[in-house]
Amino acid sequence: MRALKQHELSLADRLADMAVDALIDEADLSPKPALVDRRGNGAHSDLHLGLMHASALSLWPMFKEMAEAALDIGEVGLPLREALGRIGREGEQAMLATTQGVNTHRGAIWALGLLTAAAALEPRTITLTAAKLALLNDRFSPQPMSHGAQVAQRYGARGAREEAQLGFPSVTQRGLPQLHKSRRENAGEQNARLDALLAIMTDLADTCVLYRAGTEGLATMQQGAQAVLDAGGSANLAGRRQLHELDLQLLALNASPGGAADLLAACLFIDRLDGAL
Ligand SMILES: CC(C)(COP(=O)(O)OP(=O)(O)OC[C@H]1O[C@@H](n2cnc3c(N)ncnc32)[C@H](O[C@H]2O[C@H](COP(=O)(O)OP(=O)(O)OP(=O)(O)O)[C@@H](O)[C@H]2O)[C@@H]1O)[C@@H](O)C(=O)NCCC(=O)NCCS
Ligand SMILES: Nc1ncnc2[nH]cnc12
Repeated sequence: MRALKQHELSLADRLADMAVDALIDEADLSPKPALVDRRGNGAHSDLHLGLMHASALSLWPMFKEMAEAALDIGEVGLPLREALGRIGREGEQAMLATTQGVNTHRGAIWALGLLTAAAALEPRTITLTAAKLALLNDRFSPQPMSHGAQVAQRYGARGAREEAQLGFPSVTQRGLPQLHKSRRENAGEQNARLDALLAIMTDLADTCVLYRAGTEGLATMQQGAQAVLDAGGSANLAGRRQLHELDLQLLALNASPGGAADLLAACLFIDRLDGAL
C-alpha cells in the first residue's frame, strides 16, 4: 500500500501530531529539575517516562477532535468553548484510563487544547484566540476543589485558567523569547529548550509547586531558575551547576513544576506551528 504523504494529512491530523510531538519532546527533554525525564521520575512516585509517552499518545484523538470542532464551528463563541470542554473532559478520561488514574497531563489538555483549537481557526493570532476561548464560561464544567483551586484560595495564586485567559504570558513573554535567544547564541536545541523551561519557571505561579511545597517551594523554583539563566544558561558549565543545585533543592522539597512543564509543551507547539506556516 502506498504510504500516506504528509500533505495528504488533514489540518486537524497535523495539529494533533504537533500537539502530541510537543508533549513527547517536553517529556524527553533532560535534565529537567524535579520533573519526569530520561533520567528518572523526578519528584514523582507514580509517574515515569513511558507513562508520559503513553498518556501523550492517548490524547491524539482528543486534539484532532478539538481542531475539527474549531473548523466545523468556525468562530470563537460559547458553542466552541463548550464543545472543547466536553472533548477535554473525555480526553481526561482517556488519559486516566491509560495511566490507571494518574494525572499526567491535565494542565496540558487545557493549554494545548485551547491552542490547538485556536490554531485551527487562525494560527497567526493563536494566543489571543486561545485567551478569548478561555474567558468564556463553560456551563457544564464541574467546579471541583482541584489542587489549583485550593492554592488559588489559599495564596491568591494565578493558576492555569488565568494563564490562558491572559494569552499565555509565560509562553509569549518568557519561554519563546528565551528559546529564540538561546538558539541565536548556539546553545544547542536541547539546551535552548531547557532555558525556555527555566525562563517560564522564573515567574510562574505553578500551582503544582505551591500545592506540594507552598511559597518556599515557589520561591526556590523561581530564584533557582533565574540563577541558572544568570549563570549563562544550560549550555554553560556554571549554569549546569546551578541547574543541578536547583534539581536537588526541588527534590528535597518534593516540589515538581508540572505547570511549567505543560507551558514548555505549549511553547514547543507554537514554535513548531510557526515553522510550519
Ligand atoms: C481550568 C483547568 C486548567 C482546571 O484548573 P485548576 O487550577 O482548577 O486545576 P488543576 O487540577 O489543579 O489543574 C491545573 C493544571 O495546570 C497545570 N498548571 C499548574 N499551574 C499552572 C499555571 N500557573 N499555569 C498553567 N498551568 C498550570 C498543572 O498541570 C500539571 O500538573 C499536573 C499534576 O498536578 P496534580 O494533580 O496537582 O499533581 P500532583 O502534585 O503530582 O498530585 P499528587 O500526586 O500530589 O496527588 C499534571 O497533570 C500537569 O499537567 C495543574 O495540575 C482545566 O483543567 C479545566 O477546567 N478542565 C475541565 C475540562 C476542560 O475545559 N478541558 C479543556 C478544554 S480545552
Ligand atoms: N515531565 C513532567 N514531569 C512531571 N509532571 C509533568 N506534567 C507535565 N509534564 C511533566
